[in-house]
Amino acid sequence: MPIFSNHVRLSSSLLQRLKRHVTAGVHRSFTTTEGNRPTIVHKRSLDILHDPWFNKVLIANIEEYAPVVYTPTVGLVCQNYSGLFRRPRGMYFSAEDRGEMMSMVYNWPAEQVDMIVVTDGSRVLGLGDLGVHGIGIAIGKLDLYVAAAGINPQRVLPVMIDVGTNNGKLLKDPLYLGLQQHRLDGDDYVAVVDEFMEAVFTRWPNVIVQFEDFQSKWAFKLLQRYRNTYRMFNDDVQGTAGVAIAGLLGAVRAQGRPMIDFPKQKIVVAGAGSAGIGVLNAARKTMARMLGNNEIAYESAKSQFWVVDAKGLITEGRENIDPDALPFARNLKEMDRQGLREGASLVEVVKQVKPDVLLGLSAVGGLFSKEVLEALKDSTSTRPAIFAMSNPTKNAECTPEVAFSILGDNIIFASGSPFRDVDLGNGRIGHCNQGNNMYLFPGIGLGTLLSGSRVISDGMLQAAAERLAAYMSDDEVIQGIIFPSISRIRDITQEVAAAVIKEAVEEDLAEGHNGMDARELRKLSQVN
Ligand SMILES: NC(=O)C1=CN([C@@H]2O[C@H](COP(=O)(O)OP(=O)(O)OC[C@H]3O[C@@H](n4cnc5c(N)ncnc54)[C@H](O)[C@@H]3O)[C@@H](O)[C@H]2O)C=CC1
Ligand SMILES: CC(=O)C(=O)O
Ligand SMILES: [Mg+2]
Repeated sequence: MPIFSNHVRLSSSLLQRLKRHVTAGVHRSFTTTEGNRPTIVHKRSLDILHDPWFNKVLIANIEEYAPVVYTPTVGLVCQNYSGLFRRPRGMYFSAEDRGEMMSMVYNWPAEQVDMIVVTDGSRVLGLGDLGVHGIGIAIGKLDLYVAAAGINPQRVLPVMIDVGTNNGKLLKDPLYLGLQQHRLDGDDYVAVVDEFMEAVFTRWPNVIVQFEDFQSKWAFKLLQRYRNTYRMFNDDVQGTAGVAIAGLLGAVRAQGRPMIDFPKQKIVVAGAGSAGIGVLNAARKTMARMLGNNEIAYESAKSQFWVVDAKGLITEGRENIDPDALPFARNLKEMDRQGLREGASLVEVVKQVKPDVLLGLSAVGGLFSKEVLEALKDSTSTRPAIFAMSNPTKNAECTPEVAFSILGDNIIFASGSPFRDVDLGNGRIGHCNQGNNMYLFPGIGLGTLLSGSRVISDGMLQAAAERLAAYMSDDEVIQGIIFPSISRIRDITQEVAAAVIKEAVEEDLAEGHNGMDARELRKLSQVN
């Protein structure tokens, strides 16, 4: 497991190798070419994923088109998918396909698949249960795998697991494409996902499966169920956590303090779902490591977090508390001393805690209201940070305009979906960073693929987050730029992938890939 430092040393030969891979990936977008003329593969379901012009345009204009293939536009597409549907893209495994998935998986026309992004559509961005319409998010994420990580577009597979929907509107919609029944739950649900996992790993033993936009209830359970057996990760839980850690460390540096001061930050988190809890767990572990990496450090790190969900501040007095949130429930007596109580509102919490960071993963647009931001003026930080991370745009907890107008220019601002920087007058700019898991998942996938690691360990995820955190220069961070521009996503992805490979090698997990065995990988990751 890496120990946090400002500069993670990566072998330059490993980076060179990755650069070649990422560029080769782009060329592979053109492997269906005859001479210089691209031809389209004649398998309808692969058409768009293969379309060489599509990928070339996306790569060359990533800043312009990422907001189209990804958040926010992908959200709008998913909301209207039945009306926009032209042809299937990806595979649909439904609850009615039980017993058939092993043979179905052989229907996919590509011989090899490297990356699968799978969703059950139960929580698409902050838009709730969109049933099979959620396939759009899997397609969008894989577009980014091709554009950012150079994954061969013929080797990606978007998947929808259709177990029904609890969205009342879709249940009545005559145009709805999925199963018009309430979602399966319990063992029946798990049996469907189990069968899918067994099928894809039987046909493609080296595939990596990214779980995306599963409701919290299942996100954690499925992650625990599969992560030690299969090459998989949950992007909302683990990718988001890494990006948030990088941002939180950037916010510490932006105060002119060393990252090692992170454990002193007071952090209020609004939202205790898959993303919020993922971030809390990772932030607590990061603090604990900085404080000595022992039980006492882990226990004491807990006191830096106040978690507010739909019912207000989470304390040990909460009835039927969600077990995933329990480790962050505040002690009632302690809260009483702070002037807080079970269920206290976000504004009350911000007033009493005076946090350094206010982080939103609530899916509630405008949650950081004028009143909440006014309360943040009393923050004890020299430069408070606001992370309005919910997607898509309309779900952002606040806009940068509102944040800068209320709190002035001495803040750090990041949002999940892209916003423009804010002109603060007199040549001053309020930087709006995009804090989105897109800065990590392509590198996690690429690093795992090339290392040949059989699982994706905590150490590999931590290495990815640390690399992203160290990516920004001191100058940039002091200006309030804590995440890179999306135009640098290919470079970041290479660096993140290199860090993931190095960690996999160090943990003895790397088994090599495509003719490069573990010994050669080890040599490559050590040579400078
Ligand atoms: N920027 C990024 O990279 C990422 C952003 N997200 C975004 O995070 C949001 C949440 O995702 P999940 O955790 O999976 O959803 P979720 O539905 O599992 O959790 C939402 C949480 O927000 C809480 N909440 C609802 N109303 C609230 C209120 N008024 N005040 C405080 N908390 C409230 C709920 O109680 C719940 O704990 C979504 O909008 C999603 O798009 C998720 C992953 C990555
Ligand atoms: C970015 C992302 O994964 C989400 O909003 O769910
Ligand atoms: Mg997601």
